[in-house]
Amino acid sequence: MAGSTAEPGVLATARYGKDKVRVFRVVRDPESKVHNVVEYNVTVLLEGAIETSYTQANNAVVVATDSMKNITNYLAKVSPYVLDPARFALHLGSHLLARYAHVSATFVTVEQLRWARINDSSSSASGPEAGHRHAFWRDGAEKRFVEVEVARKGDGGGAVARVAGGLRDLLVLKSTGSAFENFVRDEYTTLPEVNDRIFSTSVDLRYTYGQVNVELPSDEKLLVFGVGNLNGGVHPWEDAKVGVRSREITLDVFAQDESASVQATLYKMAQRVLAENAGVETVRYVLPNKHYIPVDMKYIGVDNTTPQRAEVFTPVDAPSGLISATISRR
Ligand SMILES: O=c1[nH]c(=O)c2[nH]c(=O)[nH]c2[nH]1
Repeated sequence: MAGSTAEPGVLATARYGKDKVRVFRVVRDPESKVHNVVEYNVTVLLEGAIETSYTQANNAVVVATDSMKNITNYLAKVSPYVLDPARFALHLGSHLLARYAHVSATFVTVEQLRWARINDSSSSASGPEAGHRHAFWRDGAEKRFVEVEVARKGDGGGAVARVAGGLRDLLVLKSTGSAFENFVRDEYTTLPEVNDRIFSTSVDLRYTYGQVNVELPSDEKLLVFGVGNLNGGVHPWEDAKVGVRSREITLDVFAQDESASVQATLYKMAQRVLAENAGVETVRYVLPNKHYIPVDMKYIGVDNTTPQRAEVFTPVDAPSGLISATISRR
């Protein structure tokens, strides 16, 4: 329902929900005594027939954001998919659609923090099996994320989901193998050309898949649902594999590339993510160029600025370059 025609504006879009729902879940295997844990920051947003909550103060159409937080915790308790962020996000998004008829689309982001197993010094196993059964350490500030958009189909049967995944805050640095030369030189240029420099960035990667059909949960506790009829995209169930592969590719290209610029290295990373992940449609990187400036020691007769002699650097928080691009499959 539109607002009063006496008002100068109309509600063009509306979406609301809960941000930063922090959830930790432990899954215990009673036989092996092995625990699996996940820690998620969840964002859950809704769209639908909610206009009057804005235009007429009608809260009868409002599922409280507090209830959305409760549903997130409830599904973290009962969902069989909780250990997999993509499945969990799809379950949460489709659960809300199934439960609330006036909701037309849900937007769920699950950001996963890194808990890795501590090695178990009392175990004779080696490799991944050597991990402690219930002790973990925070393996860096990097986060993996999954974004799921589930939209009800017009014909009343089921929904369609779009899935995107990625990682952020993956901090990397290389101490050579990076140059920056032949850029525009004019009256504003003070930056010297260098054939050797430090390259450091905090990787923000997001990739998208094709659309999938979703059967909405139908049993009384809304626990079981299906995803099928893939339209040629990566099955969201594969997200973990794509996540691992794209992280490995990012690190490998970063390390191996003789970088001419952040832009050129970014492009190579994205091409390889597309080449090695058949169902990925688009790849976006956002790469801040975290500058390390050689300290000028000429005042004391020491050369620390010609690239091969630069050994002491000042890490600079701000400003940083900010290089981004989206590469779509041809
Ligand atoms: O790789 C780079 N790209 C730039 O666009 C740029 N600009 C700059 O000052 N240094 C760099 N480095």
